[in-house]
Amino acid sequence: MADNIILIGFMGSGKTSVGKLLAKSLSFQFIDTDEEIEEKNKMKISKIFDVYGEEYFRDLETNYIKNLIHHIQSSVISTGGGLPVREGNSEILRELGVVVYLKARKETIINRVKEDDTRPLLQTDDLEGRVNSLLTLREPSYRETAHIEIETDDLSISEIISEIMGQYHDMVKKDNL
Ligand SMILES: Nc1ncnc2c1ncn2[C@@H]1O[C@H](COP(=O)(O)OP(=O)(O)OP(=O)(O)O)[C@@H](O)[C@H]1O
Ligand SMILES: O=C(O)C1=C[C@@H](O)[C@@H](O)[C@H](O)C1
Ligand SMILES: [Mg+2]
Repeated sequence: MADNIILIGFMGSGKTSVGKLLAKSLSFQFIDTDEEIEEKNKMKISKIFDVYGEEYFRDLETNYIKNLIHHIQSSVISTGGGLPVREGNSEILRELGVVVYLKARKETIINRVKEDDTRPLLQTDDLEGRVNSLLTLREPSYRETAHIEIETDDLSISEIISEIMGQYHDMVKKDNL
């Protein structure tokens, strides 16, 4: 297994915020799949969904992570919230490195995303219902994909980083990464 750390979890679970600082703490490269896809396609994600639809975006995500295999090391990769759900992506993510699931309760997620209009799947009058149904649908994929799970609701970003680093170093020692 490569020494990369891959952060997965629902929208608003903190993958981007935690990932940026975690990479800095470890002196690793930082990659955010959403930011890379926007950059490569010169289009915001909400626009990609509008113009080409969700399936097209999912193809972009899968192709992007496939191309990382054997090409990156010592990197923190923050993923889009739906990435582990598509069939086959779980295996790709686990091949890329140690996968960490940032878990958050429905209430925590709603608080963090309610003011933000950049997530196309959350543009609805029934935010609670949408988060509830998507979370229930996705939870099994997150759990199957992850090597490590962190309950983030009551932790600050720096506490989450310490927790990840502790568990990551234990795995590295055990597996000789
Ligand atoms: N542990 C935390 N404590 C307090 N605020 C947090 C925490 N984690 C994330 N946040 C805040 O929640 C918001 C969403 O976080 P972030 O964008 O990192 O989520 P994400 O998992 O990358 O979401 P997406 O899947 O949509 O990309 C941000 O405003 C961030 O500052
Ligand atoms: O959970 C999701 O399906 C998404 C999460 C975001 O990170 C983006 O990848 C996009 O808005 C879709
Ligand atoms: Mg993000």
